[in-house]
Amino acid sequence: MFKENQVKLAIAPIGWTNDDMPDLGGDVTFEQCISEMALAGFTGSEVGNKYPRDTAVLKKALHLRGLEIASAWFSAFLTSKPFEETAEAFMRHRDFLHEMGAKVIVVSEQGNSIQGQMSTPLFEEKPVFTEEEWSLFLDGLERLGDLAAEKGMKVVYHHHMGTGVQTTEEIAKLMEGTDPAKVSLLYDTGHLVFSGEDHLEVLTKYMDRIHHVHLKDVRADVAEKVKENKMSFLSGVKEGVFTVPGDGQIDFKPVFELLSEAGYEGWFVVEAEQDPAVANPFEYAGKARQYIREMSGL
Ligand SMILES: O=C1C[C@@H](O)[C@H](O)[C@@H](O)C1=O
Ligand SMILES: [Co+2]
Repeated sequence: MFKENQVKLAIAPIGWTNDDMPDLGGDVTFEQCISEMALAGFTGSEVGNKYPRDTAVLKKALHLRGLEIASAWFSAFLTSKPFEETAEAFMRHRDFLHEMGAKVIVVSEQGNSIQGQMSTPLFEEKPVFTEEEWSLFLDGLERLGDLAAEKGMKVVYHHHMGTGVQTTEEIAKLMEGTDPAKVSLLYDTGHLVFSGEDHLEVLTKYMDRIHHVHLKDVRADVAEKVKENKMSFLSGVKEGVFTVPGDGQIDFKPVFELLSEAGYEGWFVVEAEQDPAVANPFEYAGKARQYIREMSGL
């Protein structure tokens, strides 16, 4: 299905230690995490809060295990803080990733986001940007795209539950309101399905703009429980709403087929945050690796 060297496979450290809830996997070391990623058959990783920030130290630890850095999350506050504050932090993050050899920078707008709040109901209280916020957001994002381009990198925007860019309509507004040369899209299967969107429609429509992929599966019964009981994003994660590809409701075969037919090049990052005390991250990394092999030949 995929040609040789078309796609590289990474896994995010969030299954081992969750940066959104550091008590999940707080006891797991950086070395255990990256060793298990490599043992499970992955060649890349995103960056977690236990990763050394000294690029020489990080490169050595990764190189020993045959791993590269695919990207790392950046929280922007374009709708709630002066642009310069976001730009300054963004440039530090960009330079770190550039030094690590990454080509894309994952950006998410966190102004008014409820994703980090433990008891705010996810579906009822998700933020909706005002027109003024949309304008600050779209303009600021393009300016971050210009800063990324200075280093030959791309901004890949992460649509996300509990933020102002979650639904199909919001993704459309983002895509229509930004220059494709400056702003690309990160495609995260788990967030789209959890939100109730048609993930294949979004994939088909914005294929040309998708330059990074997060592979996340959803447990349908837990997603239903989150909605019914007006739970927060973080309680949903603790409850097990997300899991690795092949362990939930999503059929990844058409996802892989569409990406392969379109000639997608870049990283696939397995990202399945759940409680590591319940779902052993090494075991689940292995399950994901096997499922991806079976479904895509990768
Ligand atoms: O890419 C991601 C990074 C996490 O911090 C986030 O909450 C998770 O759900 C995600 O998709
Ligand atoms: Co993601």
